Amino acid sequence: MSVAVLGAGAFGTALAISLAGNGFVTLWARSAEHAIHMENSRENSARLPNVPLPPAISVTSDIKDVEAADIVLLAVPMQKLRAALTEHASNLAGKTLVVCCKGIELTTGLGPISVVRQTIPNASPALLTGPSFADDIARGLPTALTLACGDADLGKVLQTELTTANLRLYRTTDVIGAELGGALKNVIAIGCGAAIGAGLGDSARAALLTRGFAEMQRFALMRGAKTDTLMGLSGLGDLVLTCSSELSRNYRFGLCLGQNRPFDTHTTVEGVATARAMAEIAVAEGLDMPISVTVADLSHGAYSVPQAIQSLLNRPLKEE
Ligand SMILES: NC(=O)C1=CN([C@@H]2O[C@H](COP(=O)(O)OP(=O)(O)OC[C@H]3O[C@@H](n4cnc5c(N)ncnc54)[C@H](O)[C@@H]3O)[C@@H](O)[C@H]2O)C=CC1
Ligand SMILES: O=C(CO)COP(=O)(O)O
Repeated sequence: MSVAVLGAGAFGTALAISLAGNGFVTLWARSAEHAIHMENSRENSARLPNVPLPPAISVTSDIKDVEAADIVLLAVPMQKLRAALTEHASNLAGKTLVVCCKGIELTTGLGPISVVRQTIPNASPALLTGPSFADDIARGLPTALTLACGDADLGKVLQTELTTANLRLYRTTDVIGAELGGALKNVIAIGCGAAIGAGLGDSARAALLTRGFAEMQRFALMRGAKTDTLMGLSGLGDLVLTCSSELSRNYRFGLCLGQNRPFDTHTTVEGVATARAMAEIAVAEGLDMPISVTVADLSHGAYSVPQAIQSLLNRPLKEE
């Protein structure tokens, strides 16, 4: 089956590089200038420098080239997904659409699969998520991800089509669990980065990660996720990676908050909008999510780091 990747940022380019080991891949960039530059230089110098694009990748800005593919991977930021799908709805109608973004839509509280269902109702949606940095995938380092698809048969097909020499896919039909694990871990990673940035130490990070995971489970189970999914690659696996590596943009954003330093506003940091969406839902549903709500306040400047620490430490004592 033919594959196209819509979105030529860090992750889209890395996935295209990995998939090129299986056969021809179309990589679509919305900017014609960017596409021509990548096609000629055989590199995405803006987002994934120093990794050559294999000959099996064709870079284009013509959406008709994406229309020709059977499977389209959507590698755009969560808050841009609806706009991208709406703009290209007629080209993507009826296709198998594998969403690769992690987050909750701020304006609706929906995850990426629901956004696909609303914008292109006759598409077959799936989700690719889990612990992986674009740079690691692009360099061919071993990686394991979750392929979530509500249609079990289609999930098996996609697992086979999208597994590559170094990228091993596990499948699940628990789309909600996979979506929420990937979305919520970014919020906790911001909190862990802030703790390390403020000099609170590794013990504080372990506490935030563990209690943050409890919040992730509380939120996801309320929305119908399965515990096993949260304990797997797309939940705990990605949480551990993102809370412990400076390769993570969410973690680095948190580090800057903790150190009171500015952060590049053009960098994709999914956890900021997701924290806000999650905090709003938690309040509406009466869920106790103190770390996530604190991260939302911290990320938007409503709290300073010392205030955030005090508010978490002063909470009433309770059972674990
Ligand atoms: N970079 C990484 O290591 C990983 C990223 N992801 C997820 O992948 C998603 C994308 O992240 P990155 O590629 O890293 O971000 P990025 O910032 O490197 O690239 C985003 C790309 O989306 C494009 N884009 C934005 N709005 C668009 C629109 N309306 N239509 C078409 N294209 C549009 C931008 O031009 C850019 O090329 C995020 O949800 C992220 O959480 C998941 C796993 C790893
Ligand atoms: O999702 C990721 C790792 O699995 C990438 O994390 P960042 O978006 O924080 O860079």
